[in-house]
Amino acid sequence: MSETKSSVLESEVEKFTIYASKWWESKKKTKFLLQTIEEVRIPLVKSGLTDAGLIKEANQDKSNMFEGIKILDVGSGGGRMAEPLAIMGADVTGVDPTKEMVDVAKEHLKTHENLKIDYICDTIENYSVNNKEKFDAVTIFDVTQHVKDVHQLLKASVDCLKPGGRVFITTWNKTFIAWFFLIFLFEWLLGIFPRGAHDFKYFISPDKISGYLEEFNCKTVEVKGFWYNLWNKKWSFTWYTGVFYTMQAIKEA
Ligand SMILES: C[S@@+](CC[C@H](N)C(=O)[O-])C[C@H]1O[C@@H](n2cnc3c(N)ncnc32)[C@H](O)[C@@H]1O
Repeated sequence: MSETKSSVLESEVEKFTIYASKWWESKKKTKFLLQTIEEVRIPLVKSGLTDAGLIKEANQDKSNMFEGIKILDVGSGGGRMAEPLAIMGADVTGVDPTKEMVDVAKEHLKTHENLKIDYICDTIENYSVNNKEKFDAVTIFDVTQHVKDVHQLLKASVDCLKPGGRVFITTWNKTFIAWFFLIFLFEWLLGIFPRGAHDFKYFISPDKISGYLEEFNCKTVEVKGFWYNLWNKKWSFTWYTGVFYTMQAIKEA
């Protein structure tokens, strides 16, 4: 197996090693952030896979509608996203270089029966070189703000995608308002994240990601913001992409 230059920031792996054991803890303070899985990420993937014609017609209203779809979850962490995707029927491969995170994900998987998830402890750059398997979709959820080279991470991720396949991304924009909410408010004032968990230097705009994806033959088809409504306590999509955003792109043939 060859070792490839990677986008991994050792300092981030050290942080995730410390956070790993608490990954599945449902704290009151962070519960609203976990709601993004149900209220933002799953609807995003569902709409993209439906547009791509990958969800079989007979399965459209079924709880296992992702059956037969192969998804690569890049930076799968403790499996918080890989599991719901697999519960919906997908055949998931999760790749993450933080060993403690992968151990937590594997342990948590034991709480389910028959979910099709394969967790691999590696960087996406190594994985893309050493594995020839191609996927229908690649999910990169809250990973780009934790790597030193998004260009490299995206290249490796897209290399694992079939032509016509979809890339789904969620991350945070590089704006003053994103810094204000995510670092000043969430880390320093409210303690929602541990202090120092994020570095503004690695935040990135949707235009930059879109430009990189274009280099790798992927056309961005959607960029949407999402926001938490304090009245109904739910996340919803919005036109405003200045803080949290999702992206969807198609790999052209
Ligand atoms: C904030 S966590 C996100 C975990 C998961 N996607 C979620 O949303 O729950 C970021 C993860 O990206 C992983 N990561 C960092 N660099 C990576 C790389 N080059 N390839 C794959 N994963 C990487 C880290 O180890 C960490 O577990």
